[in-house]
Amino acid sequence: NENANGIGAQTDYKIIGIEPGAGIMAQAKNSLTDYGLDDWKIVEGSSAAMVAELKKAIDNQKPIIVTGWSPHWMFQAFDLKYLDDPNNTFGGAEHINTIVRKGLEQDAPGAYTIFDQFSWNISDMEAVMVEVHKGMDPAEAAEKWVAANPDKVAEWTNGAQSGNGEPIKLVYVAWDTELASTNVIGTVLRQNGYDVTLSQVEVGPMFAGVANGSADAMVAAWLPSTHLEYYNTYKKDIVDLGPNLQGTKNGLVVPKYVEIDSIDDLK
Ligand SMILES: C[SH](C)CC(=O)O
Repeated sequence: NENANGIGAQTDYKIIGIEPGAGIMAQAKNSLTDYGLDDWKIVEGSSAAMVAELKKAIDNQKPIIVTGWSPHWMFQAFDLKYLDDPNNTFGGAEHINTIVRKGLEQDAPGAYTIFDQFSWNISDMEAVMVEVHKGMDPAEAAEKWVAANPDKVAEWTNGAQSGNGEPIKLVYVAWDTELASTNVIGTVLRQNGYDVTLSQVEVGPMFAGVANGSADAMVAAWLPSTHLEYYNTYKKDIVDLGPNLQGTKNGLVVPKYVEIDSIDDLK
């Protein structure tokens, strides 16, 4: 069944996704069912591969549909739009929560306080993401942001006793958003006397690691819908410190030159 603008034939009925375990991939698969897109499929890959394909399509002004989320530097690098989601398959505005292991408050009270007070906004995160996109090492981009935002960092460290070299293991998934947030909070903890290591994992192991105590914390729980399944699986074994960022968004994203405006138009 040809759709209104031939977008199916032009994209070989493919939506370019990211890692299979990502919540946005489950949402994208649900959208095929919710909108009756029987001919379409979600291509699994990685965040980096998705963005590389997006850039290649845009360089050649070709149609492409990707799984996208905000904040993301790609909205500043390319002229993109979200497809309307009238069935609300991708949920509304979300938040990203900080999750720490049980026992951290006793073992590293200063670190616990900093995690609990960690909170920043979309423009803060985008500032770090854009530097990383332009080629700066994520740790360096984080140090630059921390140095440029002493007042905000002081809110996070307010009342936190300094560490004495206690190890803090942070886990994260290689999404551009979490590369920024994990390096920033890691820098602040390091500057406050903790021996911080960052470990890149997939989504499941990220939640599992904090739940079984092999990791101390992560700042990457997309809620209330994107990571709901993981959250429900592990919630009795983790400590949820609430949002560190508000107002994220997930959806299907196309370059503005693609003449469709809604997921409905893919039928
Ligand atoms: C890539 S972010 C929207 C988080 C996720 O989809 O799991």
